[in-house]
Amino acid sequence: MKNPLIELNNISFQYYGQEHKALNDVSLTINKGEWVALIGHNGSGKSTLAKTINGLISPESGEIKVNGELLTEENIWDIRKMVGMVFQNPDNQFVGSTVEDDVAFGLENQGVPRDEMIVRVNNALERVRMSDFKIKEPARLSGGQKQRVAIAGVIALAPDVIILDEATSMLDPQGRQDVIETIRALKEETNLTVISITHDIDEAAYANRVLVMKQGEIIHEGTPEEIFSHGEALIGMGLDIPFPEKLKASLRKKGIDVPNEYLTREGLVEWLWTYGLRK
Ligand SMILES: Nc1ncnc2c1ncn2[C@@H]1O[C@H](COP(=O)(O)OP(=O)(O)OP(=O)(O)O)[C@@H](O)[C@H]1O
Repeated sequence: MKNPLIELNNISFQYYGQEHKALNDVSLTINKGEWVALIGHNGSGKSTLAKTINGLISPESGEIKVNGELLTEENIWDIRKMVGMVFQNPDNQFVGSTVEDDVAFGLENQGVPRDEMIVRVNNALERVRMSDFKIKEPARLSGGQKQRVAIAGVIALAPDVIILDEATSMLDPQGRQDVIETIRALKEETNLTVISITHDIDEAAYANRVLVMKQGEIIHEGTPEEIFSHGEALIGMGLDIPFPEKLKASLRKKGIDVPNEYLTREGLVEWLWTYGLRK
């Protein structure tokens, strides 16, 4: 059943001194528990869209509702509590001298009592599998570990939605995989709503729905399979071509009759396994 968590109605926004609108009449509904990937070239408006959702940017026209509440100047701080954001550079997100201090920071700001704070910090660190690093200095962690701590800091505040703004783009493949896996597990356990802004096809593949932005507008929308089946056109959408699609193109060139629909890595392996049997 549909249960809207975020509703954007006809949002437009133009940065001061810019020729074009960063957002041009964007309307969008995201349901509770949904994972939405936002893709598109640099400058297409993805970050601006994310910033309107948590009130960092106030649109010139249109309305934003989070959990049924219209975002206004009066309730902006309450809305911000519902929307957690994790940014690209893990090094710019640390304020505490130890991992646990860092995760506690937002809770301290909200005046959460000490006993409850300890429980919430411990739970959050456990969820991202960083409990063993509680008293470590954040600077000594790997990029992926740092982002998992940043995620712990966000989920300790119990938001309804987490926005990952290219949160895996500076990480090595293992770090990326760890962060994505952490989010996937969190979503399964807590029915978190996830918005991930990404150029990474593997990250986008986890989404229930992929939105493609171009020049401040949402120009395509579909399941990952539907969007990824665009093949070469994906590059124009700001994504790399997925490995299975590249392999399919090479097989096709060799005269092998590969399926047209999008196949995940596992799907393609399965298809290749059984190819010989079908011949
Ligand atoms: N602070 C700013 N001041 C002026 N113009 C801005 C500012 N931030 C973004 N823009 C412009 O607004 C448009 C949308 O930018 P936005 O950062 O939302 O895109 P994006 O899709 O998130 O790109 P990226 O992947 O590079 O972050 C671009 O034309 C950009 O140059």
